[in-house]
Amino acid sequence: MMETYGLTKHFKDVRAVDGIDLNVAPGELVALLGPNGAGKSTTLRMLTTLIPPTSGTARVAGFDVVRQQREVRMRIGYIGQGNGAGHSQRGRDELISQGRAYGLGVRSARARAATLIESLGLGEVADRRVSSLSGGQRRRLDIAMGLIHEPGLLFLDEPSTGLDPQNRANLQEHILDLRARHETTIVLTTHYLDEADSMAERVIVIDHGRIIADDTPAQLKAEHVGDRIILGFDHETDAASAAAAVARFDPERQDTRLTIRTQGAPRRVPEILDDLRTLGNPATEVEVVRPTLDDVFLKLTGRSLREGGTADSRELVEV
Ligand SMILES: Nc1ncnc2c1ncn2[C@@H]1O[C@H](COP(=O)(O)OP(=O)(O)OP(=O)(O)O)[C@@H](O)[C@H]1O
Repeated sequence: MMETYGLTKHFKDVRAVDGIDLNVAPGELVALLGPNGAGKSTTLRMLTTLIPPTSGTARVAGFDVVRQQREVRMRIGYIGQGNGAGHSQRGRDELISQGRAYGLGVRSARARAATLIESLGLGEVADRRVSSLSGGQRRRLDIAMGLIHEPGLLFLDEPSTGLDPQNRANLQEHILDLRARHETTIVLTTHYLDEADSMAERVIVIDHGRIIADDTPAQLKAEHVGDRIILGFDHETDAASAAAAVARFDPERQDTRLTIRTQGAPRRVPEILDDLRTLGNPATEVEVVRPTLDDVFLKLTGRSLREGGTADSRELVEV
């Protein structure tokens, strides 16, 4: 569906995108995840023919983004960071005009608009002026605009930035639903870790214009970080003898706590607790800490991607 070789964009002395090799197969939902200024939008803008690369090549939907811009544009949808839809028009009319601009006849533009209004849950607001829509509704209208010509490939630049959590969840649901119904290939950028984690089966982590990781969220977490089991004891001496009992897991001890790094922690916990009980050193607390994509980013770059909020998904169990 799309391949790039050494895709690069320099703005004077800024290397915004620095040699990206990327291959996206039909039907994939790929999230480009990275901090502000990582080069995500610039990558998307090159792939959608809005700006030319400084060097390297990209073929999108089978066409070259520099030499065959028109062919690329007819086959993709692009929803940038700003709101594309005008304000004084009604949503439905905006959609129909957009369809006409892509060469659809009046009847097919109307029919296509009606289908998208339904699939994006815009039925109740489509005949209102765009200026009266909420942020989430407007964003969904933007997505409908990007899909009016039935592109096989949709690029979404930070689709949910600026939305409240409820609207964000709602938009994510609509995107997943569209994809399930139309098998659209989707490439989106985000700096929300949870969004990349829950929506995409493939996450590409970008930093300083380069790809630093590319895999499923689960594989990225397992490969780069792994789980931790934290065991709590009443006394330091208990923790010390427990450390000897579970030495095969190579635990780290800090005061009354032991930390075991392992894969598949929830499956290991019963065995470890049994061992400790049998040896007369039962733990009084156990915590399983599963990694997040932020932990992956931190491990790979030494910096955090997080913008407040908790990163760990923890399960605390009294035993
Ligand atoms: N038109 C431009 N002129 C000069 N520098 C630019 C231009 N566009 C982007 N940059 C720079 O290129 C780098 C990458 O920017 P880009 O917008 O691609 O990052 P991003 O990952 O999309 O960030 P964000 O999450 O904030 O949207 C940044 O340092 C940015 O300041």
